[in-house]
Amino acid sequence: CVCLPSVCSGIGLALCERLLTEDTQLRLCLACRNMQRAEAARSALLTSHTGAHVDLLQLDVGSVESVLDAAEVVKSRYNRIDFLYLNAGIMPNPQVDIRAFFKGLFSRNVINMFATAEGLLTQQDRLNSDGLQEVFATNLFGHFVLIRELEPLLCQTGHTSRVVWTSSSNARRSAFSIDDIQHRKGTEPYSSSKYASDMLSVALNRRMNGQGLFSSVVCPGLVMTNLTYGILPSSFWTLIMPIMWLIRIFTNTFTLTPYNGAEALHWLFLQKPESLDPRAKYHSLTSGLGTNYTKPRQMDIDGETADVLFSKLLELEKVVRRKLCERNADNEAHQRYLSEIE
Ligand SMILES: NC(=O)C1=CN([C@@H]2O[C@H](COP(=O)(O)OP(=O)(O)OC[C@H]3O[C@@H](n4cnc5c(N)ncnc54)[C@H](OP(=O)(O)O)[C@@H]3O)[C@@H](O)[C@H]2O)C=CC1
Ligand SMILES: CC(C)=CCC[C@@H](C)[C@H]1CC[C@H]2C3=C(CC[C@]12C)[C@@]1(C)CCC(=O)[C@@H](C)[C@@H]1CC3
Repeated sequence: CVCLPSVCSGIGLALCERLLTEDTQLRLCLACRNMQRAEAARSALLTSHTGAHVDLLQLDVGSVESVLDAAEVVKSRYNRIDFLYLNAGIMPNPQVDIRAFFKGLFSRNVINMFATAEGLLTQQDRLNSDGLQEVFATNLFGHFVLIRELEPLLCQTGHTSRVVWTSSSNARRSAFSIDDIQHRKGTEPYSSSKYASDMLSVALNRRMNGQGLFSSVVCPGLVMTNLTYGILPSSFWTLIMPIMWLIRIFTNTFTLTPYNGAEALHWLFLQKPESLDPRAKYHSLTSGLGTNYTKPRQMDIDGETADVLFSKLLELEKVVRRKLCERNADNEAHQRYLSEIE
């Protein structure tokens, strides 16, 4: 049984702990961009679960070349993948609209504001080495290419396999445009990329359920991790932490700890895929008394647009692969030239 949580900190690491507690026979593969951090995560897991089977894999999901290399390694190591957790995500250069926050605080929308950060957050994106918007490339496109590459291991006759996306309640239809899937023009790339991952999950279910592949979407709630510590200075978070625990009495979406945030990811691991709703987002929730539970909510998604997104991603994949081949051919020619003139 092979499982691939995409990361080695925060919610991803908490999930690994929980999965190993659930099933000691599990074969886990941690796919991380930084191998030093991956080693540290592996050691931590082995300390609490002696004898567990934990492999490491170098993967920068924001680089198509790295995704293709990592997929080759996976195909050479394993015959089958049962679970693929697509958890890696970034929110670079976040800006909180303080005025909107105080306005929201005294409005009827206050609970929704704390649950979704609607109207509060913008980010500044940039281009990556593949010429793609970095947030789109990391939060969506790299995962898409990975699924495509691992299709032979995910779709095997007589077996079902699962893809689980760590999305967000910050995903909003109005932040996404099918004519600008990378969100080149807007200021909410995070929200757009998460909405796109929700759509892609729906499209995957429409296309792949017949081949035994089932996709689900999760929101972990508001969790204190490197991602959230990047939004405001850590001294501010320390200062408002008592208020955060107080807010938890009024909203069950403040899960706060990575363990609580991993609730729905863990819950999905225990469910039969056929029993799941392909159009639901599964939310990790924590009650005021600290009880964790999972609740599905219908996503605001139109199936036809999801199919269009899938086709657009296929097109983009072709373009990026072609560019990569050209770049590699140029590099080889340059190397040949250098060895000839030596
Ligand atoms: N925290 C929260 O409140 C919420 C988080 N989420 C989502 O949960 C997921 C996990 O985030 P969280 O645990 O909070 O934050 P963390 O920053 O702790 O975890 C994000 C992980 O993603 C990894 N990562 C980022 N970019 C890449 C990349 N290019 N290649 C490989 N790995 C990468 C990071 O690796 P590295 O260690 O190398 O930095 C890190 O381990 C994200 O998708 C996030 O959007 C959703 C809703 C709320
Ligand atoms: C709690 C107090 C007094 C102030 C903090 C205000 C905001 C910084 C905070 C309110 C709602 C939060 C939130 C997120 C980030 C921090 C807030 C904007 C997320 C966007 C983090 C990442 C996600 O994916 C969402 C699910 C979070 C939604 C709520």
